[in-house]
Amino acid sequence: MTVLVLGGAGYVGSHAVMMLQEKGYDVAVVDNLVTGHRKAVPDDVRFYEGDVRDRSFMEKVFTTEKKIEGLMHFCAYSLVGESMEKPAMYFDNNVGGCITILEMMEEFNVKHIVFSSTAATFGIPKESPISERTPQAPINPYGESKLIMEKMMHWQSQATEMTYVALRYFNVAGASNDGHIGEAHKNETHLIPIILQVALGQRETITIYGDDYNTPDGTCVRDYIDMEDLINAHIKALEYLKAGGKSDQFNLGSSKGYSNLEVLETARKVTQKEIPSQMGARRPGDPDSLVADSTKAGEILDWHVENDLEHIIKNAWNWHSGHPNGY
Ligand SMILES: NC(=O)c1ccc[n+]([C@@H]2O[C@H](COP(=O)([O-])OP(=O)(O)OC[C@H]3O[C@@H](n4cnc5c(N)ncnc54)[C@H](O)[C@@H]3O)[C@@H](O)[C@H]2O)c1
Ligand SMILES: O=c1ccn([C@@H]2O[C@H](COP(=O)(O)OP(=O)(O)O[C@H]3O[C@H](CO)[C@H](O)[C@H](O)[C@H]3O)[C@@H](O)[C@H]2O)c(=O)[nH]1
Repeated sequence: MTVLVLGGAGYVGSHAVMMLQEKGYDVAVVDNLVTGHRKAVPDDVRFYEGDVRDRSFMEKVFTTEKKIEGLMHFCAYSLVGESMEKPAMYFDNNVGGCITILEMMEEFNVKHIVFSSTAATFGIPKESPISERTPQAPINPYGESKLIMEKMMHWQSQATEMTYVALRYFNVAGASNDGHIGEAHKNETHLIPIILQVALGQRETITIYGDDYNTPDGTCVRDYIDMEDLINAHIKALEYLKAGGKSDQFNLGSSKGYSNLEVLETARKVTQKEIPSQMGARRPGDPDSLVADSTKAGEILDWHVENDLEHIIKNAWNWHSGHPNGY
C-alpha cells in the first residue's frame, strides 16, 4: 500500500518521504516544484511533477497509483508577510488545492489524510500554552486559508467515509540526522536558518525584531519543534486513522518556549561562532509568545517530543554548513 505525499519535495514533505521510506512504506510524491526541490526526493520514489489544483493531472496520478492507503498533504504557500500582500494567491493555492484533493479522495475512495495546519490559525492567542480548546482567530490570510482547509476537511468527513488529522505545527526547524536534506527556502524569513546564514558568513548580522514584548527578556518567545519529532507525529496520525481513529486536530510543539535571544545564544554555543546581532524594530503581526500545549497528541497519538532546541540547531547547522547554497 502506498502513501501519496503531496508537496513531498518541500522542506517538511521531503523529510516525511525519507522517514516513511525508512519505516518501510511505499511512497509516491506529487509536487509542482514552486518552492520544492527535485533533488530533495530520492530517485527511487515515484515522482509526479504537477499542480494539485490540476484535476486532470491528479486523476492521472490517482489512476496510476492504484494502492493509495493515505495522503500526507504539505502543499501550500506559507509565508505570513507574503499572504498579507497577495491574499487571493494564498486562497487559490491553499484552499483551491484542498478542493481538488478532497474530490480525488472521494472519486478514488481514498480514506485517510494527514495535513499541515499551523499555529497561525490561532492569531494572537488569549491564553498560553495554546491547546486545542483555545479559540482559532487568524490574523492573516495564510492562517485563514489553513483554518478554511480544516473546516473543509471537517465537513467532507461528515459527508463521506474519509477521516483526517489536522496537525497544527508551531515553529518547525531542524534537518535530517544524516545532514542529507534540510531547509532551503529561496527567500528565507525564519529565525534559525537566518542565524545560521550569519554563522556561515553569508549575512553580516541578524536583526532581532523587537525587545519590548511582554516576555522575560523582551524578545518574542516561540516553541520550536524538531523535524524528526514532527514527522513521527504524521506517521502516528496516519496509523491512528488506519486503525479506525476518528478525525481530529492536534497542536504540535515541544511545550517549551525559547526567546529569540535564547535561540541566538544556543546557536552561538552549537556553532562556536560569534554571530553578530543587532536589535531592530518589531515585525508587524508577531505575537509576544506562542507555546503549544501538546498534551492531547500525547494522550491520543502517543506522541512525545524527544529532541530539544540544541539538537534542532545542531542538525540545522550540519545541513547548512554542508550545503551552503542549498540543493
Ligand atoms: N515550515 C514551518 O515552520 C511551518 C509551520 C507551520 C505549518 N507549515 C505548513 O507545512 C507545510 C510544508 O511547509 P514547508 O515549510 O515544507 O514549505 P515548502 O514550501 O518547503 O513546501 C511546500 C511544497 O509544496 C509544493 N507545492 C506548493 N503548492 C503546490 C501545488 N499547488 N501543487 C503541487 N505542489 C505544490 C512546493 O513546491 C513545495 O515543495 C505547508 O503546508 C505549511 O503551511 C509549515
Ligand atoms: O530575521 C529575523 C527573523 C525572525 N525573527 C523573529 O524570530 C521569531 C520567529 O520568527 P519566524 O519567522 O522564524 O517564525 P514565525 O513564528 O513568524 O512563524 C512560523 O511559526 C508559526 C507558528 O508558530 C507559523 O506556523 C508560521 O507558518 C511559521 O513560519 C519571531 O519573533 C520573529 O520576529 C527575528 O527576530 N529576526
